Amino acid sequence: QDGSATAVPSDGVEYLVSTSVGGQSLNLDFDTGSADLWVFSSELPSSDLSGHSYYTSSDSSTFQSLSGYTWDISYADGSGASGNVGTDTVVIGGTTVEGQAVELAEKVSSTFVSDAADGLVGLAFSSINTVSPTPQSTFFENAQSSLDSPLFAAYLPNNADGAYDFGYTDDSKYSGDITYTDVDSSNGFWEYPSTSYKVGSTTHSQSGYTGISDTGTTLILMGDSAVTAYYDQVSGSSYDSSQGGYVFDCSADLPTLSISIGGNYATIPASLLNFGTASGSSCFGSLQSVGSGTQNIYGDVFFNAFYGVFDASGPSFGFATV
Ligand SMILES: O=C(CCCl)NNC1=[NH+]CCN1
Repeated sequence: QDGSATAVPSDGVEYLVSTSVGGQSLNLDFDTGSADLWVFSSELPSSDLSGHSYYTSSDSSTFQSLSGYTWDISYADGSGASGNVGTDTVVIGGTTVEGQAVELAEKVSSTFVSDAADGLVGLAFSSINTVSPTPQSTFFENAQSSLDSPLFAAYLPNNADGAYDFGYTDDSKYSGDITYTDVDSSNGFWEYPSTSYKVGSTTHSQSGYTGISDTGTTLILMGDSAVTAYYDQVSGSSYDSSQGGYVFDCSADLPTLSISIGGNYATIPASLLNFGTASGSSCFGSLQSVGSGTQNIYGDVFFNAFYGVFDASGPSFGFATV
Protein backbone atom coordinates (compact mmCIF):
# COMPACT_ATOMS: atom_id res chain seq x y z
CA GLN A 1 0.00 0.00 0.00
CA ASP A 2 1.46 3.32 -1.14
CA GLY A 3 1.92 6.10 1.37
CA SER A 4 3.70 9.25 2.40
CA ALA A 5 5.27 10.04 5.77
CA THR A 6 6.17 13.52 6.98
CA ALA A 7 9.88 14.20 7.57
CA VAL A 8 10.51 16.93 10.15
CA PRO A 9 13.83 18.81 10.17
CA SER A 10 15.62 18.38 13.50
CA ASP A 11 18.30 20.85 14.68
CA GLY A 12 19.35 21.39 11.07
CA VAL A 13 21.17 18.07 11.09
CA GLU A 14 18.63 15.48 10.03
CA TYR A 15 14.98 14.83 9.16
CA LEU A 16 12.96 12.60 11.48
CA VAL A 17 9.94 10.50 10.58
CA SER A 18 7.40 9.32 13.16
CA THR A 19 7.33 5.54 12.79
CA SER A 20 5.27 2.87 14.54
CA VAL A 21 7.24 -0.20 15.68
CA GLY A 22 5.02 -2.77 17.36
CA GLY A 23 2.54 0.01 18.06
CA GLN A 24 5.21 2.16 19.73
CA SER A 25 5.94 5.57 18.13
CA LEU A 26 9.56 6.53 17.52
CA ASN A 27 11.16 9.42 15.62
CA LEU A 28 13.54 7.72 13.19
CA ASP A 29 16.20 9.01 10.80
CA PHE A 30 15.71 7.58 7.29
CA ASP A 31 19.13 6.69 5.94
CA THR A 32 19.62 5.74 2.28
CA GLY A 33 23.33 5.25 3.09
CA SER A 34 22.85 2.19 5.32
CA ALA A 35 20.60 -0.88 5.53
CA ASP A 36 19.86 -1.53 9.21
CA LEU A 37 16.58 -0.59 10.93
CA TRP A 38 17.59 -0.09 14.54
CA VAL A 39 15.89 1.52 17.51
CA PHE A 40 16.73 2.84 20.95
CA SER A 41 15.50 0.11 23.28
CA SER A 42 14.84 -0.66 26.92
CA GLU A 43 18.04 -2.74 26.79
CA LEU A 44 20.19 0.42 26.74
CA PRO A 45 21.66 1.87 29.91
CA SER A 46 19.02 4.24 31.29
CA SER A 47 21.52 7.12 31.12
CA ASP A 48 21.51 6.76 27.31
CA LEU A 49 17.71 7.02 27.12
CA SER A 50 17.15 10.55 28.42
CA GLY A 51 15.47 12.69 25.78
CA HIS A 52 14.64 9.64 23.68
CA SER A 53 11.56 7.55 22.99
CA TYR A 54 12.52 3.90 22.98
CA TYR A 55 11.15 0.48 22.08
CA THR A 56 10.30 -2.09 24.71
CA SER A 57 9.88 -5.48 23.04
CA SER A 58 7.98 -6.93 26.02
CA ASP A 59 5.31 -4.27 25.50
CA SER A 60 4.62 -5.45 21.94
CA SER A 61 2.24 -8.36 21.38
CA THR A 62 3.63 -8.84 17.87
CA PHE A 63 7.35 -8.93 18.73
CA GLN A 64 9.20 -12.14 17.93
CA SER A 65 12.80 -12.60 19.01
CA LEU A 66 15.40 -13.86 16.53
CA SER A 67 17.34 -15.93 19.00
CA GLY A 68 21.11 -15.55 18.79
CA TYR A 69 20.96 -12.85 16.09
CA THR A 70 23.13 -9.76 16.64
CA TRP A 71 24.01 -6.56 14.81
CA ASP A 72 26.87 -4.09 14.98
CA ILE A 73 27.09 -1.08 12.69
CA SER A 74 29.69 1.64 12.19
CA TYR A 75 28.95 4.70 10.06
CA ALA A 76 31.30 6.78 7.93
CA ASP A 77 31.15 9.62 10.49
CA GLY A 78 32.53 7.31 13.21
CA SER A 79 29.23 6.80 15.04
CA GLY A 80 27.93 3.31 15.71
CA ALA A 81 25.53 1.02 17.58
CA SER A 82 24.99 -2.67 18.32
CA GLY A 83 22.54 -5.11 19.92
CA ASN A 84 20.17 -7.99 19.29
CA VAL A 85 17.35 -8.63 16.82
CA GLY A 86 13.69 -9.52 16.53
CA THR A 87 10.81 -8.91 14.18
CA ASP A 88 7.73 -6.74 14.55
CA THR A 89 5.16 -4.79 12.57
CA VAL A 90 6.48 -1.47 11.27
CA VAL A 91 4.18 1.23 9.89
CA ILE A 92 5.49 4.25 7.97
CA GLY A 93 2.93 6.66 6.55
CA GLY A 94 0.35 4.35 4.98
CA THR A 95 2.75 1.45 4.40
CA THR A 96 2.81 -1.53 6.77
CA VAL A 97 5.37 -4.34 6.92
CA GLU A 98 4.74 -7.30 9.21
CA GLY A 99 7.72 -9.35 10.32
CA GLN A 100 10.21 -6.53 9.73
CA ALA A 101 13.61 -7.15 11.30
CA VAL A 102 13.94 -4.64 14.14
CA GLU A 103 17.41 -4.26 15.58
CA LEU A 104 17.29 -3.40 19.29
CA ALA A 105 20.16 -1.26 20.57
CA GLU A 106 22.07 -2.47 23.58
CA LYS A 107 24.89 0.02 22.90
CA VAL A 108 24.97 3.33 21.01
CA SER A 109 27.84 5.78 20.50
CA SER A 110 27.77 9.16 22.20
CA THR A 111 26.69 11.00 19.06
CA PHE A 112 23.43 9.07 19.05
CA VAL A 113 22.79 9.74 22.75
CA SER A 114 22.96 13.50 22.10
CA ASP A 115 21.18 13.28 18.73
CA ALA A 116 17.39 13.66 18.43
CA ALA A 117 16.80 10.43 16.49
CA ASP A 118 15.39 7.39 18.33
CA GLY A 119 17.00 5.13 15.72
CA LEU A 120 17.52 4.74 11.99
CA VAL A 121 15.63 3.20 9.07
CA GLY A 122 18.20 1.93 6.59
CA LEU A 123 17.07 2.28 2.98
CA ALA A 124 20.20 1.12 1.14
CA PHE A 125 20.54 -2.47 -0.13
CA SER A 126 20.37 -5.39 2.30
CA SER A 127 23.74 -6.68 1.04
CA ILE A 128 25.22 -4.28 3.64
CA ASN A 129 22.82 -5.15 6.48
CA THR A 130 24.96 -6.01 9.53
CA VAL A 131 22.76 -8.68 11.17
CA SER A 132 24.62 -11.91 11.92
CA PRO A 133 24.31 -14.80 11.11
CA THR A 134 21.77 -13.79 8.43
CA PRO A 135 21.53 -10.27 6.90
CA GLN A 136 17.96 -8.93 7.02
CA SER A 137 15.88 -7.16 4.39
CA THR A 138 15.13 -3.46 4.67
CA PHE A 139 11.67 -1.97 5.22
CA PHE A 140 11.61 -0.85 1.58
CA GLU A 141 12.62 -4.27 0.22
CA ASN A 142 9.90 -5.92 2.32
CA ALA A 143 7.31 -3.32 1.31
CA GLN A 144 8.05 -3.41 -2.44
CA SER A 145 5.54 -6.11 -3.39
CA SER A 146 2.73 -4.08 -1.78
CA LEU A 147 3.61 -0.85 -3.62
CA ASP A 148 2.23 0.31 -6.96
CA SER A 149 5.81 0.98 -8.10
CA PRO A 150 8.95 -0.43 -6.42
CA LEU A 151 10.31 2.99 -5.47
CA PHE A 152 10.46 5.57 -2.71
CA ALA A 153 11.24 9.27 -2.91
CA ALA A 154 12.83 11.78 -0.54
CA TYR A 155 11.51 15.33 -0.32
CA LEU A 156 13.62 17.26 2.20
CA PRO A 157 13.18 21.04 1.67
CA ASN A 158 15.50 23.31 3.63
CA ASN A 159 14.19 24.24 7.08
CA ALA A 160 10.67 22.98 6.28
CA ASP A 161 8.70 19.77 6.72
CA GLY A 162 9.36 17.24 3.98
CA ALA A 163 8.23 13.71 3.22
CA TYR A 164 9.19 10.21 2.16
CA ASP A 165 6.81 8.87 -0.50
CA PHE A 166 6.54 5.08 -0.92
CA GLY A 167 5.28 3.51 -4.14
CA TYR A 168 4.79 6.66 -6.21
CA THR A 169 6.33 10.01 -7.13
CA ASP A 170 4.40 13.14 -6.15
CA ASP A 171 4.61 15.83 -8.82
CA SER A 172 3.40 18.48 -6.37
CA LYS A 173 6.81 18.20 -4.68
CA TYR A 174 9.01 19.04 -7.67
CA SER A 175 9.05 20.98 -10.92
CA GLY A 176 10.14 19.89 -14.36
CA ASP A 177 11.15 16.33 -15.19
CA ILE A 178 12.81 13.68 -13.08
CA THR A 179 16.22 12.80 -14.57
CA TYR A 180 17.25 9.19 -13.94
CA THR A 181 20.58 7.42 -13.98
CA ASP A 182 21.47 3.74 -13.57
CA VAL A 183 22.57 2.71 -10.08
CA ASP A 184 25.45 0.31 -9.36
CA SER A 185 24.34 -1.38 -6.11
CA SER A 186 27.40 -3.66 -5.89
CA ASN A 187 28.67 -1.78 -2.81
CA GLY A 188 25.18 -1.82 -1.26
CA PHE A 189 24.60 1.91 -1.91
CA TRP A 190 22.49 3.96 -4.29
CA GLU A 191 25.70 4.73 -6.20
CA TYR A 192 26.41 6.04 -9.70
CA PRO A 193 29.27 7.60 -11.70
CA SER A 194 30.04 11.20 -10.73
CA THR A 195 33.05 12.05 -12.87
CA SER A 196 32.84 15.83 -13.13
CA TYR A 197 31.58 18.91 -11.32
CA LYS A 198 31.28 22.65 -11.89
CA VAL A 199 32.26 25.49 -9.57
CA GLY A 200 30.07 28.26 -10.87
CA SER A 201 30.46 27.83 -14.63
CA THR A 202 33.92 26.23 -14.57
CA THR A 203 33.94 22.50 -15.26
CA HIS A 204 36.36 20.14 -13.53
CA SER A 205 36.79 16.40 -14.06
CA GLN A 206 37.07 13.86 -11.21
CA SER A 207 37.62 10.71 -13.23
CA GLY A 208 36.81 7.42 -11.52
CA TYR A 209 34.65 9.08 -8.89
CA THR A 210 31.18 7.93 -7.96
CA GLY A 211 28.43 9.54 -5.93
CA ILE A 212 26.21 8.04 -3.24
CA SER A 213 22.75 9.46 -2.52
CA ASP A 214 22.69 9.45 1.26
CA THR A 215 19.89 10.98 3.33
CA GLY A 216 21.75 9.82 6.48
CA THR A 217 24.57 12.32 5.88
CA THR A 218 23.90 16.02 6.40
CA LEU A 219 26.35 17.72 4.06
CA ILE A 220 27.84 17.34 0.58
CA LEU A 221 31.12 15.46 0.94
CA MET A 222 33.54 15.38 -2.02
CA GLY A 223 37.18 14.63 -2.75
CA ASP A 224 39.83 17.12 -1.65
CA SER A 225 40.52 18.36 -5.20
CA ALA A 226 36.87 19.37 -5.62
CA VAL A 227 36.71 20.97 -2.17
CA THR A 228 39.89 22.93 -2.82
CA ALA A 229 38.68 24.01 -6.27
CA TYR A 230 35.45 25.28 -4.71
CA TYR A 231 36.91 27.21 -1.75
CA ASP A 232 39.63 28.72 -3.98
CA GLN A 233 36.69 30.70 -5.39
CA VAL A 234 35.54 31.89 -1.94
CA SER A 235 37.77 34.75 -0.87
CA GLY A 236 38.75 34.57 2.77
CA SER A 237 37.74 30.93 3.15
CA SER A 238 39.98 28.57 5.09
CA TYR A 239 40.10 25.15 6.65
CA ASP A 240 39.55 25.59 10.39
CA SER A 241 40.38 22.39 12.26
CA SER A 242 38.78 23.74 15.45
CA GLN A 243 35.47 24.07 13.57
CA GLY A 244 36.05 20.77 11.76
CA GLY A 245 35.97 22.08 8.20
CA TYR A 246 36.04 24.92 5.72
CA VAL A 247 34.63 28.24 6.94
CA PHE A 248 34.23 31.68 5.36
CA ASP A 249 32.88 35.09 6.28
CA CYS A 250 29.10 34.90 6.45
CA SER A 251 28.90 37.78 3.95
CA ALA A 252 31.00 35.86 1.38
CA ASP A 253 29.74 35.60 -2.17
CA LEU A 254 29.51 31.85 -2.89
CA PRO A 255 29.59 30.18 -6.30
CA THR A 256 27.08 27.46 -7.17
CA LEU A 257 28.24 23.84 -7.18
CA SER A 258 27.04 21.48 -9.93
CA ILE A 259 27.55 17.78 -9.33
CA SER A 260 27.27 15.17 -12.05
CA ILE A 261 24.80 12.37 -11.45
CA GLY A 262 25.43 9.85 -14.16
CA GLY A 263 25.70 12.13 -17.19
CA ASN A 264 23.59 15.01 -15.84
CA TYR A 265 24.44 18.04 -13.68
CA ALA A 266 22.52 18.95 -10.54
CA THR A 267 23.23 22.56 -9.54
CA ILE A 268 23.17 23.36 -5.83
CA PRO A 269 22.24 27.02 -5.32
CA ALA A 270 24.79 29.19 -3.50
CA SER A 271 22.39 29.85 -0.63
CA LEU A 272 22.40 26.15 0.32
CA LEU A 273 26.21 26.05 0.31
CA ASN A 274 26.32 28.25 3.41
CA PHE A 275 25.39 25.80 6.17
CA GLY A 276 25.16 28.58 8.75
CA THR A 277 27.04 30.25 11.54
CA ALA A 278 30.12 28.45 12.81
CA SER A 279 31.19 31.14 15.31
CA GLY A 280 31.04 34.92 15.28
CA SER A 281 30.93 36.14 11.70
CA SER A 282 32.30 32.92 10.23
CA CYS A 283 30.00 30.46 8.51
CA PHE A 284 30.44 26.74 7.88
CA GLY A 285 30.45 25.36 4.35
CA SER A 286 27.87 22.76 3.25
CA LEU A 287 30.60 21.28 1.05
CA GLN A 288 33.28 19.47 3.03
CA SER A 289 35.90 16.79 2.40
CA VAL A 290 34.91 13.13 2.21
CA GLY A 291 38.55 12.32 3.06
CA SER A 292 40.15 9.47 1.17
CA GLY A 293 38.57 7.33 -1.53
CA THR A 294 36.65 8.14 -4.69
CA GLN A 295 33.07 7.94 -3.38
CA ASN A 296 31.43 11.34 -2.97
CA ILE A 297 28.52 11.46 -0.51
CA TYR A 298 25.55 13.62 -1.47
CA GLY A 299 23.59 14.21 1.73
CA ASP A 300 20.61 16.23 2.92
CA VAL A 301 21.87 19.52 1.43
CA PHE A 302 21.48 17.88 -1.99
CA PHE A 303 17.92 16.87 -1.10
CA ASN A 304 17.19 20.44 0.04
CA ALA A 305 17.45 21.31 -3.66
CA PHE A 306 16.26 18.10 -5.34
CA TYR A 307 13.44 15.57 -4.97
CA GLY A 308 15.30 12.22 -4.98
CA VAL A 309 13.72 9.04 -6.41
CA PHE A 310 15.12 5.64 -5.40
CA ASP A 311 13.77 3.09 -7.88
CA ALA A 312 14.48 -0.60 -7.28
CA SER A 313 13.59 -1.53 -10.88
CA GLY A 314 16.88 -1.06 -12.66
CA PRO A 315 17.90 0.02 -10.05
CA SER A 316 18.04 3.74 -10.80
CA PHE A 317 18.21 7.09 -9.04
CA GLY A 318 16.31 10.14 -10.27
CA PHE A 319 16.31 13.82 -9.29
CA ALA A 320 14.10 16.79 -10.00
CA THR A 321 14.22 20.40 -8.85
CA VAL A 322 12.32 21.11 -5.63
O1 LIG B 1 27.35 6.13 6.94
C1 LIG B 1 26.98 6.81 6.01
C2 LIG B 1 27.87 7.05 4.79
C3 LIG B 1 27.62 5.91 3.83
CL1 LIG B 1 28.44 6.21 2.31
N1 LIG B 1 25.73 7.34 5.91
N2 LIG B 1 24.79 7.10 6.87
C4 LIG B 1 24.92 7.58 8.12
N3 LIG B 1 24.08 7.25 9.12
C5 LIG B 1 24.45 7.86 10.35
C6 LIG B 1 25.67 8.67 9.97
N4 LIG B 1 25.86 8.43 8.54
